[in-house]
Amino acid sequence: MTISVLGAGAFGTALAISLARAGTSVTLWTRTPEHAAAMQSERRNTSRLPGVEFPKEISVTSDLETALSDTILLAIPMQQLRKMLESAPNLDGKTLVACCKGVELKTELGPVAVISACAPNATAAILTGPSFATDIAKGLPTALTLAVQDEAAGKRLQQSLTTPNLRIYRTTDTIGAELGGALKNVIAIACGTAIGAGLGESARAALMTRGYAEMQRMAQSLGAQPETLAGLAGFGDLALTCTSDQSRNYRLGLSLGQGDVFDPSITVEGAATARAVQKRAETMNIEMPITDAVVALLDQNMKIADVIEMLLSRPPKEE
Ligand SMILES: NC(=O)C1=CN([C@@H]2O[C@H](COP(=O)(O)OP(=O)(O)OC[C@H]3O[C@@H](n4cnc5c(N)ncnc54)[C@H](OP(=O)(O)O)[C@@H]3O)[C@@H](O)[C@H]2O)C=CC1
Ligand SMILES: O=C(CO)COP(=O)(O)O
Repeated sequence: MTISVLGAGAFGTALAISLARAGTSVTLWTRTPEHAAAMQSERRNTSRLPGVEFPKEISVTSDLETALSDTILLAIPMQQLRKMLESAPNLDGKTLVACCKGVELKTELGPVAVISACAPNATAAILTGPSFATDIAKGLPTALTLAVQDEAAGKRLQQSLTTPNLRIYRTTDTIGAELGGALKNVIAIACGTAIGAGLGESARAALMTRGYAEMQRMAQSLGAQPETLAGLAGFGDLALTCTSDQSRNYRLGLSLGQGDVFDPSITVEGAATARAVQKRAETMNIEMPITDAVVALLDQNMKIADVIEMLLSRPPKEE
């Protein structure tokens, strides 16, 4: 069996390496011929995931048509997903697995919904949960959630994607899985900001907990199962991303808290997602004060002191 990975960023490359080490033949697609040629000759991805050698089972290409097998992992940033799918040849009958985390700014849709809109005759899935690309590439133990509405398709895919180091749990709740991964990034920006601004570990714990309440509120209003949010896709990834400076979302928050400039070329899914989620929450009349605070800080509409005041002076309520 061959699996295609579209997007040779850190995550796509790490997944390709993990699958290839387990003996699966993998075609790794990148958009530029120069990058494909460099990876093919160096047998590593020096620009995005340096230091890890490709197993022989990986072949690299920049030709999208020849890159497509029946099972395709989409490992490109959320805001680029639609453009990528629209540029792809016929995707009918393929299984398309979103490996990105976010909500599309212009439509307020998650990755599974975007895949279904762009490729209605494909099977749409999402692979998400707590996992740093470098950990997967090193072969460290990792557990992820795979969500596919069709249970039989989910079982087949679970088997194909499981490796000795990558344990995959299955669900049919695609809405919960995609929202867990998207929303935790917003809370990670808030937690990074708190730590960067010197507000302390207690403030971070409060933001994680109340952030989780926000995640549950939005996800359940959109039809997600609370258990999915309590699993790897939600709580698990929240715990990882809000506590590790390996996370780019958390590091953006640290910069905001310290008043530093953050490199805009770094992929930080939570920034656009915070704005999309805020719009969605307003339409649905859902309270998301931490998300509002993150957007206000990103847009430089509020200072940190004002954000703290805004969060602490909300009317007292039951937990
Ligand atoms: N890194 C991690 O630890 C993890 C990442 N993820 C998720 O994976 C997704 C990708 O992140 P990650 O791999 O880290 O990002 P990177 O910044 O490492 O790489 C992004 C990749 O996307 C490609 N890309 C960007 N725009 C397009 C486009 N329009 N068409 C085709 N390819 C495009 C880039 O190509 P080019 O090099 O040519 O610019 C690059 O290969 C994100 O949603 C992230 O949340 C999930 C779990 C862990
Ligand atoms: O999603 C991730 C870990 O599960 C990666 O986090 P960042 O995108 O913040 O680096």
